[in-house]
Amino acid sequence: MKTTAGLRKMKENKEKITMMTAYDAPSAKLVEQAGMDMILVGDSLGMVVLGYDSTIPVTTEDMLLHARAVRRGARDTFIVVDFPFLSYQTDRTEAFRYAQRVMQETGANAVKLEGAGEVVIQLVEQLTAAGVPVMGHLGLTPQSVEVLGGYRVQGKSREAAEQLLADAKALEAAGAFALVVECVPEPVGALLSETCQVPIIGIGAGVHTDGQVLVYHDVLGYGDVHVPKFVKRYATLSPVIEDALKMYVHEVKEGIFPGEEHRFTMKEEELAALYGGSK
Ligand SMILES: Nc1nc(=O)c2c([nH]1)NC[C@@H]1CN(c3ccc(C(=O)N[C@@H](CCC(=O)O)C(=O)O)cc3)CN21
Ligand SMILES: CC(C)C(=O)C(=O)O
Ligand SMILES: [Mg+2]
Repeated sequence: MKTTAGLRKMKENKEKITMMTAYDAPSAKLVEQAGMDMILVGDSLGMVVLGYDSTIPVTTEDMLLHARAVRRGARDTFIVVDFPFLSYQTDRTEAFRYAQRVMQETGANAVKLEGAGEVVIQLVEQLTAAGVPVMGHLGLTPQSVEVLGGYRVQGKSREAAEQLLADAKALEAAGAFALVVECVPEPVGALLSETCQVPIIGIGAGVHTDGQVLVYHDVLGYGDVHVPKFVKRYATLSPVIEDALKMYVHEVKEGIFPGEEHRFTMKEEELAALYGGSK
């Protein structure tokens, strides 16, 4: 299993870091078997698995339930779990309680939170001091979609890029062991990766970041999700599943399934007795 120090070493050695989301045991197992360096139990869970339009409705209980399943599927992979919407900005005790539950009840290795406001920076410091590895998340922060006015590319102006750089440095100084940088121009992803000591894991941040993260369902073409420009589909599972399910419906309707090989038999004499009614 990777460690935060090991991930830092990978950056120093210019070895790319791979990360992907997973939300349940079988997908986590496949992600682990593929040799992924890290698994993210993302709050994108709400959109790709729970059927919400954004990540905002996702609760701490949702995250914990899925994080436990992911750990059961991937015993040997470094797992990061998102803090859900507004679970860390208002009450430090609540944030600590969630981090405690993630670490103790799910067996995950780290938590991730969005943004770099004063409260977040202070929380990163305090959690890290308490022994909880924290990953930051800058650029497009989906929990702020209502403030940002949509899922837009961030850091496009000099000022916005400088702000991202300042935020990244503040998170690093506060003790974050790595940062996700989402949906920024490639040169901004490159600048952040050059400037920071900690690994920058990009999603829609170009090829020069220290690693990449994508959403499992996007990579596999599974589900009814809008696929952003930065996603590469490595498979198209939805039509495969659709065909299989339609075939099942057809075969049941037509009496083709269950076939001979899927049926159980009983001894002739038992059957005869059953129909004959003799004891
Ligand atoms: N399935 C899925 N994949 C994701 O990557 C993802 C989620 N869900 N949910 C949480 C956030 C939301 N994300 C998103 C969603 C949409 C765009 C998007 O449509 N972006 C436009 C850019 C528009 C512009 O030019 O500013 C795009 O075309 O990529 C980006 C990130 C990333 N995360
Ligand atoms: C898109 C990634 C970085 C994320 O935060 C999530 O999946 O929730
Ligand atoms: Mg997230």
